[in-house]
Amino acid sequence: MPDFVGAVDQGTTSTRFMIFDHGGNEIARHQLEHEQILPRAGWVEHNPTEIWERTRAVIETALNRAGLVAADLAALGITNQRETTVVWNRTTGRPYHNAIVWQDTRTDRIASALDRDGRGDVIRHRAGLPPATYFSGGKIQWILENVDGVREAAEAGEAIFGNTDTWLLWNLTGGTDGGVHVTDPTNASRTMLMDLETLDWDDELLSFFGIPRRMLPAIAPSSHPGLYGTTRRGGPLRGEVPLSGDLGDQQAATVGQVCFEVGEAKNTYGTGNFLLLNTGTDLVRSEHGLLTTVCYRFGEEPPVYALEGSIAVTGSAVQWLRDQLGIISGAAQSESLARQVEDNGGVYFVPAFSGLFAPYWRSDARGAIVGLSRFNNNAHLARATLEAICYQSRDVVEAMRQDSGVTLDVLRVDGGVTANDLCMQIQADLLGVPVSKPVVAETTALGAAYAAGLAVGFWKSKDELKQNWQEGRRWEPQWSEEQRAVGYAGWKKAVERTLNWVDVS
Ligand SMILES: Nc1ncnc2c1ncn2[C@@H]1O[C@H](COP(=O)(O)OP(=O)(O)O)[C@@H](O)[C@H]1O
Ligand SMILES: O=P(O)(O)OC[C@H](O)CO
Repeated sequence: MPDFVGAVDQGTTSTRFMIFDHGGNEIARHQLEHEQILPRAGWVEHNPTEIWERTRAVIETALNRAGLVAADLAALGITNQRETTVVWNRTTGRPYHNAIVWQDTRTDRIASALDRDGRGDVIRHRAGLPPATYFSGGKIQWILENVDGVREAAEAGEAIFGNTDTWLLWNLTGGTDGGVHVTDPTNASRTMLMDLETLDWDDELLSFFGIPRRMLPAIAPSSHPGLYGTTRRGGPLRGEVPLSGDLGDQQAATVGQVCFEVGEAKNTYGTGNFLLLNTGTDLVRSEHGLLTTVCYRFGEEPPVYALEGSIAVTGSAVQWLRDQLGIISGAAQSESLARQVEDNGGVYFVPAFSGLFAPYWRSDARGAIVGLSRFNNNAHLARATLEAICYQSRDVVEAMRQDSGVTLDVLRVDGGVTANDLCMQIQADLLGVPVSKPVVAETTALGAAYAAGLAVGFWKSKDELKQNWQEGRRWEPQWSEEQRAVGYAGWKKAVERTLNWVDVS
């Protein structure tokens, strides 16, 4: 058995390739950003061809850096930004349109129409999702309706859909020369098209969006030795490696954080935030604005489900301070600027740039900075931005407690924003529970590697994976109950001010 496992993490802002050893330690990595294409207000696109080229490049560079070749890898896992929608031609390999990214709100009318005639409730029940611009179904419908020739090609089985996992798997396994068209249930559970109980595409849900079934990939278990094919000799690995794991990135992080027991949860702080609570083989339907989603399905074992609180804008609010306002020159500076003040000075920032996701699901919301007085400055805004990341997470934790009865005794965290020490301290303060970060904080790639490695026997069991998890850092709450209550009441008031801002009817 080779000594290493590789994982591609195709994220919203970048694509990385990482190589891990048996202890889950990082051996090598390379990462490249891709262009964020913003053609109009609310639209966010990526170029799928650029993403495939970046994927090739990061694999080649990381292998070269480590002095490794395909034969050194026991397996390869894929993990990806979820929901982001690619439609391409299976004969030419060319995309019909740029990928429509999960944050894109162009489908707001498609989404709001679903709730006017009862279809929304069917989607809620069967797919576990509230109708929203976030998910793939409406994005596929938009491409079918707005790009010439796609509908006919889709009906003829020529135009095919995938999230970026499927797009990369197809390319890695040969593309137009026999590429496999496949996804896993974690990704499929983000489309509004899959029945959570059967783990199959659902004809009634497909009819809501006018999507031909022939467009859709096969759904294989997230960890499986054979169903995802093998990399091609002519590809970036220059050899054959079993592709044996596929997980949406937030589910991969849950696996990387070894949240295998019911009631275990992790919160990932990246472009957005995604808190997932393992609910086991039980399907828990949320009554408080969370999603029900597939957490993972390993081999022929029954699927494990999760409740998820998805927040659209967290780390990207820090990017906004840098790129749009220019008040910081790098993300890390948000911390030193925020440290210049003791507190938020009365300022709350609700970054509802894509409407509000969990637990509100309000596409009519837009961002607001409230509570300003002449006393306030850039440092208060930086502090309010970090607090917004943490208050949004608190909203989700509250909803999770109401839905599941689970009260967290610790919150496991990962993702780019967790480099911000102040932000993590604020999170512990606002929640009143300790926040804990593992030594290997690249949990997304690690989770995909775990899924791939388990499938081929590189790791023998989930218990073996649990041995690899070690705490690297912990933040203890320091605020009093009263400070917490007053601060949170202010946040709730600020959220109210963002609602009913744009007309989506
Ligand atoms: N020190 C920091 N403080 C605050 N935010 C940070 C810091 N470092 C990175 N970020 C934010 O983290 C995000 C990137 O995290 P990452 O986990 O790589 O995201 P993704 O997987 O969504 O691409 C960016 O939005 C960036 O603004
Ligand atoms: O690529 P990330 O880390 O921003 O994650 C994006 C999520 O999968 C969107 O649902």
